[in-house]
Amino acid sequence: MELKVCGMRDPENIRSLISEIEPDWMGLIFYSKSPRFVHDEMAPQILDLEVKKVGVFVNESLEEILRKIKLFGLSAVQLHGKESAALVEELSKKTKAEIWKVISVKKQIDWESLRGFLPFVSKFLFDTATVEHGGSGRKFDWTQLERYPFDKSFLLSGGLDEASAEEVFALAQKIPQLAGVDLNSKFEDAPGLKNIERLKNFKSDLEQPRANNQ
Ligand SMILES: O=C(O)c1ccccc1N[C@@H]1O[C@H](COP(=O)(O)O)[C@@H](O)[C@H]1O
Repeated sequence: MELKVCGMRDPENIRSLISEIEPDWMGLIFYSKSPRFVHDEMAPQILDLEVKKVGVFVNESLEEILRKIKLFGLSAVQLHGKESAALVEELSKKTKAEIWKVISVKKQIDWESLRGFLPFVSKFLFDTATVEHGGSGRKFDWTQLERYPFDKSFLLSGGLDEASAEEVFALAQKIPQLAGVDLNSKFEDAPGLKNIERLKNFKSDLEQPRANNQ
């Protein structure tokens, strides 16, 4: 399974994450109201890191997303607001970066509302709908994902914690499109500062859930 660790911004913590966890993706939050917001001034320290970077945006303009892709060397963008399929289509014509559309889950997922994004996105990412847009630490009802009707792969997000690995593993046996997980606030000692030991535990539980629980 793919592992994304999001909300990184402390240089030493980033170094530890890359060397000790080797995540597939590292997320940078470009939403100014977030306590994990990454300023442009950090770009020189982040640009050449040996990890694929995902920029997280909330209702941002096309121009600003394209500017950040270049400035931070982003391999993917995660659109975490109410971005339209038209904006996503336009963006897909102007960048080679992967585009991930976040589906914020309230109660019942309206699967048809995802269809317009399908030609333009590499993945969907499911998160819990909240006023903060993301980083809430809250889970939604994951059993809904068992009715996911598309071939497109997706990531699971929203309040995953150390205890979630076994449940995620079981879900992935039922849903082949579940490509990975996104870890954030439940692995923090402070906003933007990840606890590397807790991440290690999760990673090893995800890789060998049964062996660890015997
Ligand atoms: O982390 C944030 O502060 C944030 C702010 C605005 C949009 C997205 C944000 N983070 C994303 O939220 C989800 C879930 O995080 P959590 O596990 O519930 O803390 C994750 O995809 C982050 O990329």
